[in-house]
Amino acid sequence: MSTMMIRRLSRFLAASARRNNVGLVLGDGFVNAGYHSMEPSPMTVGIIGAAFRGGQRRVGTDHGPHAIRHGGFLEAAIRALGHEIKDYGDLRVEDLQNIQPKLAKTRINNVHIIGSYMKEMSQRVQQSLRENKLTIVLGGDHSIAVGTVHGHATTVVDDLAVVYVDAHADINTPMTSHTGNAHGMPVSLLCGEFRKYIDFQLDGLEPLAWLEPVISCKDLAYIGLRDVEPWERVALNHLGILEYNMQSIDDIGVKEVIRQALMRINPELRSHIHLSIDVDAMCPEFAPSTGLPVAGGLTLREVIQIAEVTAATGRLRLIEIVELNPKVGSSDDVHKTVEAAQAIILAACGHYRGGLYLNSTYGVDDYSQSYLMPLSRDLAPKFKMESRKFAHFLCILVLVPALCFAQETGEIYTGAGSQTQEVSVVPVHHRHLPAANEAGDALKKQKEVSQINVLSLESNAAVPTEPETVQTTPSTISPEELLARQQLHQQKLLAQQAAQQQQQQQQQQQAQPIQLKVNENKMAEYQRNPTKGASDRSEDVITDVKQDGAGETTTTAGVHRSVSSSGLLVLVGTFLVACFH
Ligand SMILES: NC(=[NH2+])NCCC[C@H](N)C(=O)O
Repeated sequence: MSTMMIRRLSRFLAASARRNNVGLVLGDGFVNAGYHSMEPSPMTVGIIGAAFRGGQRRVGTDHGPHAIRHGGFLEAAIRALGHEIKDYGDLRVEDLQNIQPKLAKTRINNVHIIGSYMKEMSQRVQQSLRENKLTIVLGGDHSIAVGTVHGHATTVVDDLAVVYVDAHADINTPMTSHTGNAHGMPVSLLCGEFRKYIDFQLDGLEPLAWLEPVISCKDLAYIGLRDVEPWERVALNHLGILEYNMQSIDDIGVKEVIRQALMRINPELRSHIHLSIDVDAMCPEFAPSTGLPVAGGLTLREVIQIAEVTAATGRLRLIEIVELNPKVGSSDDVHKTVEAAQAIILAACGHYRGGLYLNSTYGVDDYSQSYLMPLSRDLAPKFKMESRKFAHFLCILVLVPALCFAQETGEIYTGAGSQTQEVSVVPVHHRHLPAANEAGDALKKQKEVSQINVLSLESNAAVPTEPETVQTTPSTISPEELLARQQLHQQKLLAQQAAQQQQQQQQQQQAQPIQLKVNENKMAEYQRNPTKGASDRSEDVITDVKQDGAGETTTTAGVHRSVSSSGLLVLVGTFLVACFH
């Protein structure tokens, strides 16, 4: 096939995959291209929990379904792919109607339970397969395959193609198994070729007498084998069962493996596919929480690829994930294994590995909203929302304390000090009286000021008046009287300023006691506009101290806790921009 043709076919397949979920052409040439699609065709998905551990001895695989379902992530992610879910709940041993009494001697441990459980499981699988396009079975140990494959094979007319992804061959017969564990036997129990080796009427196997051989060894392909017992090896070779062990996977690569496997067991894609995935097929690094981990297995990505390619055939009807044991390993191990199981299941549901990480921080809801069109405009507002929320938070963080400080806006003005270190402290607002008192005290202490006058003021449009000889408590003079004093003081002040300058020049040479430095600029500014908040913030009681000439002196004392009006404007503006961005 020419490159041109392959390209065309690839484009056609990518398009058809989007419409029909079928993008893999088998048969002559067996081209696989465009098998991934960003938007899988919506379908109904049935979920069955196989809460079962009777196929082996360890406690825990019966908690597998709960662990995989936990938190509702899997369900939400499947819905996000556009599928509908029908959950058939978990099948537990306790739910079974008539468990037969335990057999004293049998070649399969717990066979009395396994017989009833697998029969019921087969029924549930049949129901789900009838009602849904895809069935997901959450194991459970691998013995549940007896029930699931039986149920699946019963519903199809053609042969069923079984892809068995496992480190183990699970092909022991009740006679050859050393453990007697059914999870090491499902293949022999299901395949017709083994019937001459297994008599279900003998050896305490009666509870499984209902089990028909539903598949043939030629319908089966193994992927991932690396822990095969000697007798199992003989059986595999003797029956010519298709197997891709770890060595062949390393030789030809997993994509080629799944391509070849499907081509061999389902060449025309007529058969339904049953994908049975034991988590121990993966390296323990990816799936540590399992009963019989074996080193050197598949990577999670390889198993995902197996699920993707199989799903892309459009023939995958059932995927089961087995042997996940949440009681094995640390909570990190369990988390890792569960995540791996979920990722494989989602791949089987048509999830496209196009860059969005499934366990994203957007949460399940946002994820389900944004998943389907990851590159569309739909996603953009999501990110905008996030940044807007952040901006709101920032604005509140800055504005609230800023406004608190702004409430304190005002000045304490000390004026009319003199050579005798007598100072008046005039608060511009009655709220600042306590601070004014404080300021006065500080002046007294630090600068050896003998007399502090603190005036009260109702209006803050004030310039200090003639000092009143009240020590630390505010006077109760009326506002009119205060205003008159202020005016008087203002006139006096201007005259004094001129005189002061002269005096200072004259007395520059003489050593003088400590004086308070006049903050001329501030004073002038204050006189011009006494209500104006200052843009700086200062809690100094006095601006400076200087050995200076004698004479009356005036100083400003700041208890400025203000944000400048322009600063406020910037903050409010930022806030509004963030809100309406
Ligand atoms: N699916 C499995 N984990 N199987 C383990 C089988 C182990 C062993 N071969 C047995 O027959 O007991």
